[in-house]
Parts: sequence; C-alpha cells; structure tokens
Amino acid sequence: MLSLFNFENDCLRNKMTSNVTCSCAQHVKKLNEQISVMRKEIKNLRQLIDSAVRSHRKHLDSLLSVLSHSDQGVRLETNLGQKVGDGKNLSLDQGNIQTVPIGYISSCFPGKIGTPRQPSICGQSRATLRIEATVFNNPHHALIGLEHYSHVWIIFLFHKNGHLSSKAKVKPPRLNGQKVGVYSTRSPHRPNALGLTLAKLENITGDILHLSGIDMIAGTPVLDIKPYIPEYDSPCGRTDFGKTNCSKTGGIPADSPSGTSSFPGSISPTDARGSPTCSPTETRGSPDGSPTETRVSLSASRSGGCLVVSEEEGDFEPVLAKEHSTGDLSGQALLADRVAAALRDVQTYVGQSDVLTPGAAGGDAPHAGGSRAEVFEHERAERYRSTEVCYSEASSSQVASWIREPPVASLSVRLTPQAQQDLRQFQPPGGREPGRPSFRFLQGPEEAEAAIRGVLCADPRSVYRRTRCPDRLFYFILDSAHITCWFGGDFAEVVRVRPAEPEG
Ligand SMILES: C[S@@+](CC[C@H](N)C(=O)[O-])C[C@H]1O[C@@H](n2cnc3c(N)ncnc32)[C@H](O)[C@@H]1O
Repeated sequence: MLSLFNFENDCLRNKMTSNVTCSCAQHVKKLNEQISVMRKEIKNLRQLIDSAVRSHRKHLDSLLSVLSHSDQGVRLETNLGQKVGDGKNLSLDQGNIQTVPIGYISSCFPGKIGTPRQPSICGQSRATLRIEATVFNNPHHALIGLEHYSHVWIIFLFHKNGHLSSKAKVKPPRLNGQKVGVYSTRSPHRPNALGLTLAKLENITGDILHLSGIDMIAGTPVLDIKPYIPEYDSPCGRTDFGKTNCSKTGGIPADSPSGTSSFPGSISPTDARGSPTCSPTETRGSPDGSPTETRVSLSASRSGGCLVVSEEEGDFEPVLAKEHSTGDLSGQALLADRVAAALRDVQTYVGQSDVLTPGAAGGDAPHAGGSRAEVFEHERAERYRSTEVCYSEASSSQVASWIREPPVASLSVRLTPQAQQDLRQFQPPGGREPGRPSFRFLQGPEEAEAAIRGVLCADPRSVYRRTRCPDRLFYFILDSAHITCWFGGDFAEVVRVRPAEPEG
C-alpha cells in the first residue's frame, strides 16, 4: 500500500518538474515584468499617500481620533483664534464638538504661581472678560439679562497646562501629597482640561463682564458663561428635597462613605442665602457688601423631613424652629405644606406689589436716562430687596472631609513695615501721580493687601516646595505688584512689594 502511494507521488513530481522546466524561462520573464510594474504602481501610490497625508494631516489625525474613540463618539476640539462658523458644517452627533472661545480673561494674575486655587480664597481678585466680536454680531446682546444675577459660572480651558493629562489619580496640594481620583478633585490636570469657576459679577459694561473672586490667569480662554442660580445649582436652593432625599435621609445617609462630612446648617459652598461663600474678609449681605435691605426674606424649605422657616431680616417671627426629625413626619409635613402655601401667597402678593416695581415707587428709581451702571445697581438692589428667597437646607450636601479639614493648615499672614510702605506706593487704576506705580485691576493698596492675605493664607506653595525647600523665598505677581515672601511653620510674611516688570 505504502509503496503504491510513493510510486504515484514520484510520478506526479516528475510531471510537474518537466512542465516547470519547459515554461520556466518564459514564466520568470513574465513574473519579473509584472513585479516591476507593481513596484512602479506601489511607488506611485506611496507618493500619492504621502502627499495626501501631508496636506490632510490635521484632518486625518482628527478622523483617526474620532474613529479610535468611536465608542465614546465625541471629540472636543477648541480652536483658539478660530472664528465661529468655521466648523459649522461639522455635525455634533458625528462626534465633532468644535468649541471656540467666546472671550479671554484679563486678570490680576499673570501666571499660575500665586493664583488662588479656588475663587473663594481671594474675593478681592479681579478680572474682566470681553465677549469676542467674532462670536456674535452684537456681543453685548448676549449679555442682556445677565445683570440680574450676582454670580456667574465661567467654563474655561486650562490652556497653560502643557498637555492633556490622562492620570486617573492626582495629588491635590491641600492633601499634602496624598493621591485621590481626579474626579474627586478640582485639579486642572484632567483629560479635557476644562475649568469651572463661580465668579462674582460686579458689573457689565457693553460687551465686558467685570468679575471678582476668580482663580483664572490672564489669557485664559473662556468657553461659556452661565448665570449662577441657587435654585438649580445648589442642593440648598432646591425645593424638591422634601420629595426626594429628605424623607429618606434626614441627615447623613446610612450609606455615607467614610471620609465625608455633612454639617447641619453648613451649606458650603453657598451660604444661607444660597449665594456663594464669600472670602474671609468679605461681608455677607448685599452684593456690594453692605447690609441687605430685605423687606421680605423668607426661608421655606424642607429639611430632613421638616420644613425650615426662618426670618432673615424684617418683622416676622420665625414660624417654626429649625429641627431635625426622623420620627413620624405626617403631621409636620401637612403643616409644612400649609405654611409653604401661605408663604407662596405672600411672595406672590409681594412680587406683584407696585412698591417693588422699579420706577413705580418713585424715590430711588433711576431716571430713564440713567447710566447703565446706575440701572444695573438699581436693578440688583431691587432684586435683592424684593425677590430674594433664602433657603436653608441642613445636611443637604456632602463634601469630602479633607476639603473642610485639610491636613495642611491655613497660615497667618503678616507684612513687614517695609512691605506695607511699598504697597502704599501703589495707586488705584488710572492713577496719575508720576513716579508711583498703578494697579490695573485692584482698587488700591487696601484691596491688594486683602488679596495678598487671601492668597498666602491658603499656602500657595506646591507640596514639593512646602516639604523639600520650606526656607526658600516665594515670589508671585499680583496685578502690577511683584511680591516677595517667606514661610515659617504656620505663617507667611511678605517682605517686599515692588512694581512688576511690564509684560514683554
Ligand atoms: C485648582 S484650579 C481650579 C479652577 C476652577 N475653580 C475649577 O474648579 O475648575 C485653579 C488653578 O488653576 C491654575 N490655572 C488658572 N487658570 C489656568 C489656565 N488658563 N491654564 C492653566 N492653569 C490655570 C491656577 O494655578 C489656579 O491656581
């Protein structure tokens, strides 16, 4: 059997060999011709691909990126300096989000060093933001109505980060070297490098927003502005709590992760008015810091299953004392609903009253021809007088305990007599005394001193500097002042303030 198989195999091999031998020379010639034609074609194709890749490199990159992220489906691309509309043919649902800065921050912080890590650290910091003329035909139209708000969210790009970060864990300076997940922090180093700052809206002039309490450096590209609305943005301002978590939790939920703190009555980052927390030196009250003139200021919200009704300022006696109840809520809830309904009626009545309509009461209403700033201030005063509804929500939000009790202590700040004298040399913006430096944003030496204290109190040093070279002098620029200071165990001392070199 095996020998028969071998015999057949040998025959077959002989036949093939003879065939190949007879046509071998022709085949080799033909194959060589074909190979050289194919080589030429490959060369041409390579050249074509090279030139296509060269001229369309950018598009190719973005396409490849979209393809490689097709499961996420979105590519956010911010083209600094690009005009709106350049990317209008790119559809959002194809994963192309072409963002264009709507403006760039001009700020009293020219660089990252010494810039507060959160806006609440330094209420005196100032910035302006002009809406780009390339974004809207009439940029100032986009700001109409915004004057009714005291605070705005600024969504911006950390454009000085260098590269996008893909690190899942970061080391917040306040945690003194410990690592946490990036999404439990406000670190600037995050995959999409988007920042979010709640700034105080001081004023609007034409297409310029005047802001304070900021933590953005000069030149920061801003992608969006939204009004801060406690009713939407703060759990303390939400009236749906009674229906959702209040009835369930009444305080710290049972499944509250360890390491979180929830302070009854402490509702940071907003104060009891539902406004953002002020800096340490800022007076709470009306937007200009003066005591609020509140005609009707009522708090009505459910908290922990009970209604909190309190009177801020005015003639009313508190209706119900704030209490934390986890017992039978039905009676309280009924009463709460009735009181809330009564309060709504009072507010409706007050809201409709002529007395509270600008201009109707005469007296302090601005003239029709009043300046925009006067109108702005008047409208704001009216708003605070008439429509402020204060919410108080115990235990309505939780934050990680290291935010309120960081392992890094805050520092006491002092200025040497020399530094104080240096600072007094500075004039407010537009100051004309020859030989004296002027601030560009800060309103004078007092405001500058408060800003310096705010920055240093929060220890602006990196963890490396704080732990490895604590004795080194620390420099930063605030507005047009160059500040030199040093740090002791629990204090920072400013030793010199001199005019900063003009930006070159
Ligand atoms: C910790 S981040 C917080 C920013 C914002 N409040 C947030 O929560 O998204 C603030 C720090 O970002 C840095 N920073 C501000 N503007 C920046 C920019 N345009 N590019 C890069 N870093 C910036 C400054 O050093 C500042 O201290």
